[in-house]
Amino acid sequence: MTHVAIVGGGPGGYEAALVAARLGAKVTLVERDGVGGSTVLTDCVPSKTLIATSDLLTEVESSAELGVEVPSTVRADLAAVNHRVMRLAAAQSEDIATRLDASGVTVLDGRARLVDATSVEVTTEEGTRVVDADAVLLATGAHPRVSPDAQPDGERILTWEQVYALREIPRHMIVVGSGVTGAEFASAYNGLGAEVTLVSSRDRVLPGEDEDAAALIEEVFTERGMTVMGTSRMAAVERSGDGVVVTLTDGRTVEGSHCLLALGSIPNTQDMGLEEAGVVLDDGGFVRVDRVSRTSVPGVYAAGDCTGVLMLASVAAQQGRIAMSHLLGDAVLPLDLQKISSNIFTSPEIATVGLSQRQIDEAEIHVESTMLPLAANARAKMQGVHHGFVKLSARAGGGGVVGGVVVGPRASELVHALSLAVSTGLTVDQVAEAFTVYPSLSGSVAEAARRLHRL
Ligand SMILES: Cc1cc2nc3c(=O)[nH]c(=O)nc-3n(C[C@H](O)[C@H](O)[C@H](O)COP(=O)(O)OP(=O)(O)OC[C@H]3O[C@@H](n4cnc5c(N)ncnc54)[C@H](O)[C@@H]3O)c2cc1C
Ligand SMILES: NC(=O)c1ccc[n+]([C@@H]2O[C@H](COP(=O)([O-])OP(=O)(O)OC[C@H]3O[C@@H](n4cnc5c(N)ncnc54)[C@H](O)[C@@H]3O)[C@@H](O)[C@H]2O)c1
Repeated sequence: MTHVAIVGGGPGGYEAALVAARLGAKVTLVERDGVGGSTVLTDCVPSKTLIATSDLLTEVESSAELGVEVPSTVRADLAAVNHRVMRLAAAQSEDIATRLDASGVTVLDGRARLVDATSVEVTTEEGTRVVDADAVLLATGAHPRVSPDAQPDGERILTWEQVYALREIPRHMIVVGSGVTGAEFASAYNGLGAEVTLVSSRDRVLPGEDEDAAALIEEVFTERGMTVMGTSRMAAVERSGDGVVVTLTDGRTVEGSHCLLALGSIPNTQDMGLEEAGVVLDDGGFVRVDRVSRTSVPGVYAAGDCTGVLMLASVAAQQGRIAMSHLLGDAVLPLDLQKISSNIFTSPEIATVGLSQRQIDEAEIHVESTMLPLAANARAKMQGVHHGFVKLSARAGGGGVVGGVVVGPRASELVHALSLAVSTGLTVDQVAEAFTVYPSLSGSVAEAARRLHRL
């Protein structure tokens, strides 16, 4: 029986463990903080739970337009919200532990180091021992980047892992970094009623994302009272009395009650014996992998954020599953980054699938695109939805759908139709012909497809 040792219990690790066990392998998974990993304990699950409350408040605030009288005292009790956040995260971790246990996976609570291609050294409370295996999967994730001049103290200067200790809505939250993490938290605290300043080092928020979506969300942020500071790079963050002062590289300062650092992530690949064992890392410290998750050392695989391929829980899980299928001789489809869907949980949400405009331009393929504002959609009008659009890209001449962007409420759900189209190669006509409910926001997906119909 093949024995696989997995380091890290996030989606990259635990999904791989479940697949490997199903395929008949003996599996030992080593996790230092709790199964579910950062995804469940500090990143994805907690942030989306917080955002669920923020979204509800945002909806309530705009309900006057729909004829609802709302008392002026509707507010979130952040202590209760964060208690729920942590309870849900712990429950999710326990669910995963139960599934691993039921699948026969051995979970060791400890820290692992790679010794060589077939063994890992595990340090637990009981001591240190070596686990011998036939293959190893590294799924160690990443941790928040901080700066020497902006040290988190867990009270006022915070990483995204520390915000759930807050008991009261911050008076003025300064979010530094306008990538996906920064934009999501800025949107969440704005919805929860905090004054929010978003410090963006680039000339626009969400620099890596669809330009039209980023422009729209910046407009919404500003409309909702957020201060968005473009081309503003943080140099230092300091405590000052009951608050914080953020100093920018051009000397300007911003004062607030709290500061959230959303400066990106650093892979957990240091002090793990990787380079000594011959595992090649790139300049950023990420493990180099191919499309079936192999590293430079035969028998050593890697999945998830430690590879830096695309930092998404869904991608981590897929890389982990692919690694185990490859190792254990099951059919393998290499990772296809051209079909991935993802969602930014701002209000409104931004969901994307398939090729981005930049990828289309770089690949020099002949693609036609159309963008349809949701404001013209009957259901959107009924629901008081003013911001959003559906963008569809397809091969020229009414060909296969290659990409899409949906901005709107629950875009994460709406985008699935486009994801099916991209992954199965549906043409615009096939998308247009599928019935949609009237009235529905998904009607705009079909309408966008109709606009790309060619005789
Ligand atoms: C705020 C935030 C929100 C996010 N929201 C989303 C979202 O909505 N959707 C989405 O798809 N993605 C989201 N992401 C990205 C997602 O969280 C990551 O892509 C995902 O966590 C990667 O999973 P992983 O298995 O690679 O690593 P992780 O989930 O980080 O798990 C790695 C585990 O390895 C353990 N570990 C590390 N080193 C060792 C060692 N030496 N020994 C033992 N154990 C070790 C760590 O303790 C950790 O538990 C979000 C990220 C952030 C920061
Ligand atoms: N909903 C989701 O799926 C979700 C949510 C959060 C994160 N993620 C994933 O995690 C990954 C990382 O995203 P992220 O936003 O944490 O990191 P990021 O690296 O994408 O963004 C960090 C931003 O901080 C800026 N920055 C760095 N130093 C700065 C400074 N001194 N002053 C001002 N700005 C500064 C950078 O220019 C960058 O724009 C992404 O791949 C993302 O997709 C996904």
